[in-house]
Amino acid sequence: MSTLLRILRFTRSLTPYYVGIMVAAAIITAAGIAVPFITGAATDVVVDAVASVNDGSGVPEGAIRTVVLLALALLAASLVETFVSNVGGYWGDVMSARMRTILSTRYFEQLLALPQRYFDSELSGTIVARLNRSITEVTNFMKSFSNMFVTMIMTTIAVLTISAWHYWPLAVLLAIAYPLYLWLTALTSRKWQRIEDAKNVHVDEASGRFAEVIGQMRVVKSFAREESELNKFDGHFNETIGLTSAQSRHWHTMDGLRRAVLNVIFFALYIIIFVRTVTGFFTPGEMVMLIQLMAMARQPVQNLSWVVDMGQRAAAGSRSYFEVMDLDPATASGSGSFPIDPDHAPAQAPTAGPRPAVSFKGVSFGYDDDSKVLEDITFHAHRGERIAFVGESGGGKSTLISLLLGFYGTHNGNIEVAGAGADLASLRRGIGVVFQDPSLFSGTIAENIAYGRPDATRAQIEDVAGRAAVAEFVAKLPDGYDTLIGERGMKLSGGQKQRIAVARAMLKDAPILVLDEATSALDTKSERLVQQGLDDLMHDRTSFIIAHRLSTIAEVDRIITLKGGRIDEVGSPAELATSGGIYAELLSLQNSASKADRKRLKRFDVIG
Ligand SMILES: Nc1ncnc2c1ncn2[C@@H]1O[C@H](COP(=O)(O)OP(=O)(O)OP(=O)(O)O)[C@@H](O)[C@H]1O
Repeated sequence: MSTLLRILRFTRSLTPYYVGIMVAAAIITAAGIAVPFITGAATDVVVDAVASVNDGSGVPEGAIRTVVLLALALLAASLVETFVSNVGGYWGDVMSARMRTILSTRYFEQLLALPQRYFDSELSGTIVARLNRSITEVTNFMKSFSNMFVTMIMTTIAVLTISAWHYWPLAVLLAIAYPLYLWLTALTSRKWQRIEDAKNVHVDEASGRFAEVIGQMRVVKSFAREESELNKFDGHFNETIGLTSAQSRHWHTMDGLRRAVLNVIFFALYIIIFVRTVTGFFTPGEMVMLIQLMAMARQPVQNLSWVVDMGQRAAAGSRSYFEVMDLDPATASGSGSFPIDPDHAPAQAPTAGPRPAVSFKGVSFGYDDDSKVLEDITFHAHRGERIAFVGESGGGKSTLISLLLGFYGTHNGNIEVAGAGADLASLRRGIGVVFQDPSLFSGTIAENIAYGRPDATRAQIEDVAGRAAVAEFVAKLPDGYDTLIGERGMKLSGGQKQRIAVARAMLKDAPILVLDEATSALDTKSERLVQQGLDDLMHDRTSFIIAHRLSTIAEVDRIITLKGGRIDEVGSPAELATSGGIYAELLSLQNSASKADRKRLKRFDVIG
């Protein structure tokens, strides 16, 4: 319940809608309560008239006029109910659409603020499924709740007051029925909720896997894993059948019990009304009115279980919603420090000579607390310098780049990036990256190239496309730069995607450039073309390069080799070529035809 109240606080801007819907519900209740009074009054007039006609005195004067007026009153009550319930329904629809917008947007905003570490351990499909489920259940509940709740409360109060006025034992019995029913419903709730949570885990896991499989259909098909993926998916949903059956059995057993109790209470109420009418205490009209009131009293009690059912789902939904919303982006990223701008940092000892563009100072890092991927990394990159990292596959080269981009906090030491600004967003604005995986978006080629600079002109886009050898293949496409490339660029070859990723980094025009296997998917001819563009781009920019081609590495100013998570050597290609270290070894292996040597080269993701 408290999480639902949080939803109300969270969507405070919708208060006019809540109030409007409640006022509408109050009017609908009043119109509903008027009906038993009108029919009760009409019954008395009719009973008197029938008695008068039967004893030969004829139709009493004004009786017909009165019953016609009462019938018109019934019409008026129904028209008011029809009109106001539609207005309320309209407000409810708009309110729930607005609520969905607020909740979804805030959720997305929160996800965008969460650190990489959060996404490392969550399946994207699970995140989407959780968002959909929780928001649908919360909005559905809020819509029905605002419509139902006021009606229920008002009807209950009205029925209690009216029955107490006519005969207090009726009110006492009703006053027992409500809390008893609520208590029995609450008894059901805890177990129901536990099972619902367990079901959601299965649905979320199945949806997570589902999204992954759809996104990587080629892999699934090529490994002929359709059946096992289907079985896994089916397995999760089958689990929910068993859980639903237990949940539903529990719910319906308890519901049967609740209703049986309610039936006994209403039996007592009807007995009282009938006997009191027969003994002349109530007129027939009062009896009709009271029976209708009792029927009206019964509905809120029964609706209570429906409200509780929906409320439980919504409570579960809002809990998983707030589980994500309550994550503090700063603490969710784990302990550790992120790159800082020395100009924004607290006073430091002056450095001799020009300030480096990027400094790693004693940096250690591991993805979890007990294993280190990088240890005591210290180096300084000067403005305009090209630095290549060389090391075994899995040796931590990409991790180093992730630390530079502030995706993870370092465990020890710190990273300084001159001109990085005061926050991570401005740090990242200053770094152009081409990742190992080009990671494009659905949309057009032009939109993808301009992803980092949406205001770029077509001429600017075409300029970088020319330099990154994108123009070459775009010329052959009927829609040119407006060609839609499918989800994650599915309709393009690996090399074409990579060239677009290079163009995207070029257009960003950032002072620091990171190339993480930027040309690994290109054939030699395309690589040569793109490399020319990259050489231009690296001119005057501090560049970090992870390359698989030794000829590319040979062009850099300095090479840093990594071994066992530590820096092994630092030097120019010429220096390291003769130092006897990793780079020298790779150079000597590149021309070897032996299988063992090729294998060793492969461990470094290097080709000659
Ligand atoms: N998000 C992650 N969560 C946990 N461990 C990770 C994560 N990313 C990488 N690792 C681990 O960290 C280590 C270093 O990986 P990294 O990607 O930095 O290596 P690399 O030198 O770039 O390798 P390659 O040349 O194959 O790309 C590996 O052991 C890898 O399994």
